[in-house]
Amino acid sequence: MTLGKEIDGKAFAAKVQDKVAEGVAAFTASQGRKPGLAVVLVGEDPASAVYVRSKHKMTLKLGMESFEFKRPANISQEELMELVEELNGDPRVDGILVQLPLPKHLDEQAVVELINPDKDVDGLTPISTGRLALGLPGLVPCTPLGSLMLLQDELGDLSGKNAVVVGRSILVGKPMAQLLLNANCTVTIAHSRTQDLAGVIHQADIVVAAIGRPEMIKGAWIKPGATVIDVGINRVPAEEEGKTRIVGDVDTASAISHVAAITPVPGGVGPMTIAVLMRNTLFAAHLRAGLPAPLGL
Ligand SMILES: Nc1nc(=O)c2c([nH]1)NC[C@@H]1CN(c3ccc(C(=O)N[C@@H](CCC(=O)O)C(=O)O)cc3)C=[N+]21
Ligand SMILES: [Mg+2]
Repeated sequence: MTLGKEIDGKAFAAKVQDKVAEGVAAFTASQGRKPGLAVVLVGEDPASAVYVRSKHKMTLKLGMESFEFKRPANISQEELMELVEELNGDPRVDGILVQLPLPKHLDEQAVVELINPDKDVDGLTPISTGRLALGLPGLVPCTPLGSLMLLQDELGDLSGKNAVVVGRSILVGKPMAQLLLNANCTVTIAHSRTQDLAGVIHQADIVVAAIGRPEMIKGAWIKPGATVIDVGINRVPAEEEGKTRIVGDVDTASAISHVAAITPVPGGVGPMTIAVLMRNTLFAAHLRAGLPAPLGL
């Protein structure tokens, strides 16, 4: 029995970060100001607070400005919309990220649609999703773009490969499918209503798992030699009483002997998400300054 390799997302993310830091230094030297990222966090979800903290630290580490806006869970729609409009007009802010999900009483779509598309580092506005669907350049959601970068690093040209994306969320599944299609894959989007999910997955040279169900995809479903990107971040109880650990959407223990390569959780796609957010902020800064996109990113 041969074992597939684990893709080191942390190491690849570190390379991306180094290139972003170089680009940030060049931008700052030529423009006399640093690129800036604004992150809006509504409510007290501890996992969200951890992600926002690591984004903040990475932004500063790469030489950019970080602006954090923490607001109570009971903020009104009007107050949140006012904050986004303020950030749209703030010349120090190149990128705006509103951490999702928002509390239930808020209209997420209305907030996202208000973000200036030139500052849309999450790639979620209708302009960004439209550009992606048209195959035009633009800001692309961080997790799918990071996943694509890992796949291209691992496999080179993706042309003609069968790719199955499991999950159809706005943040991951749909944009991931668009990116793979733009890279000339034959793309299937599977989801909770898909019949014979195991059979569909078994056709795939590339599997992207983004369903949010702990260890649901089993090794026997995977075509031998496939490359698997596990986007899942699921918190489950750990052996030790009262502690939790995170697992992906793929049952790695059974998958590892079927795959050519697979991203681990943690240490796979997660670090790439943050690295691409940094990249997107640098891109947005160039866009707003009327500069061409930085090379090599
Ligand atoms: N508007 C918006 N954009 C997002 O991109 C967004 C969001 N909302 N809401 C929440 C999800 C989740 N997300 C992660 C980012 C980094 C890690 C990450 O760094 N994970 C590490 C550590 C995980 C851990 O130990 O908890 C890893 O996988 O190795 C995970 C998840 C961004 N999201
Ligand atoms: Mg789904």
